[in-house]
Amino acid sequence: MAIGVIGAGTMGLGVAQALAAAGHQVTAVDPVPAALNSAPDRLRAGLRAAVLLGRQEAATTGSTAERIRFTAELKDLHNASFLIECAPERISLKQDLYSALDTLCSRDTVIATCTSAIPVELLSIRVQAPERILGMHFMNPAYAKDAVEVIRGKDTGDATLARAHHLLHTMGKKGIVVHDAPGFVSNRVLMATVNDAATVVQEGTADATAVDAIFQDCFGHAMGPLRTADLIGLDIIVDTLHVLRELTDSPQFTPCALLARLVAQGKLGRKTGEGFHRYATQQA
Ligand SMILES: NC(=O)c1ccc[n+]([C@@H]2O[C@H](COP(=O)([O-])OP(=O)(O)OC[C@H]3O[C@@H](n4cnc5c(N)ncnc54)[C@H](O)[C@@H]3O)[C@@H](O)[C@H]2O)c1
Repeated sequence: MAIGVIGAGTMGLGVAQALAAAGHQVTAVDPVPAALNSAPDRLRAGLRAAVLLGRQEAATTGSTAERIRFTAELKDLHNASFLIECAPERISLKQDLYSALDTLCSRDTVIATCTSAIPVELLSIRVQAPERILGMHFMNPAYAKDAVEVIRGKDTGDATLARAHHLLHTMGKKGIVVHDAPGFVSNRVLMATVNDAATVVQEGTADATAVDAIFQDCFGHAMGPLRTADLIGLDIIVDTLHVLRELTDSPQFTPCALLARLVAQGKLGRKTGEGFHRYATQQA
């Protein structure tokens, strides 16, 4: 199957890697030169991580990398049968992209958005055949997660949903289907928690280490909310909170001052080596 991935950042690259590891040929598009130029190095780091995590045999990483072609040109996706969109979390940017894809691709092409919080319907209104649009909310790192939140928009067709499930099956992943809403299930709940956890640190009730320890050691979660936020990227957290604030009008989604300050200081989490916590090396 010819698969296109749009945006070769944290998510796009992880999704491309997971697809290629499953044997698919992938064309990954990124119009930003710095992102495009760094993509092969970041892919190699992701493949090393997949081997370390026991998700892939070292001997297969070369052939996985060879299945991914990087390009700056959206038009190179014209004959893809399935697209996974991992562009920045900005409503207007994604809507413009869907208008362009509608002109470029055939009406049979399934387009899945990896958005964190934007309802599928806000994107599918930009295309002529909205039954082929759905959400496939992979989590980071995409190659290491067993399940994907699948969002069925009000116009998403049964055939589209079946094609998405089939693709996930080829990748060894399970789809969990939910209905369309701002933030769906995952980020409606997680973003409010992260914002509250950051507010607790801001107010001096506990530091980030103690907050995460409460969730890990008392509740038994695999990772606390602030370490999770560092893994997602604090810039992505703030973008997602803005989307949720705009679409729900709920003040609980107004990013707290500490989150905004860390982003302004370039402390974006693991990808920059520091966020709520410090990391020994920058991780892909
Ligand atoms: N980071 C996470 O943990 C996570 C998890 C699930 C979903 N998401 C969602 O996935 C999407 C991508 O997030 P990310 O973390 O990979 O962000 P990112 O900033 O790492 O990557 C976005 C990429 O899109 C590229 N880009 C910029 N303008 C573009 C355009 N017009 N068309 C195509 N690409 C463009 C950028 O150069 C960048 O490489 C967002 O919608 C985000 O909310 C993120």
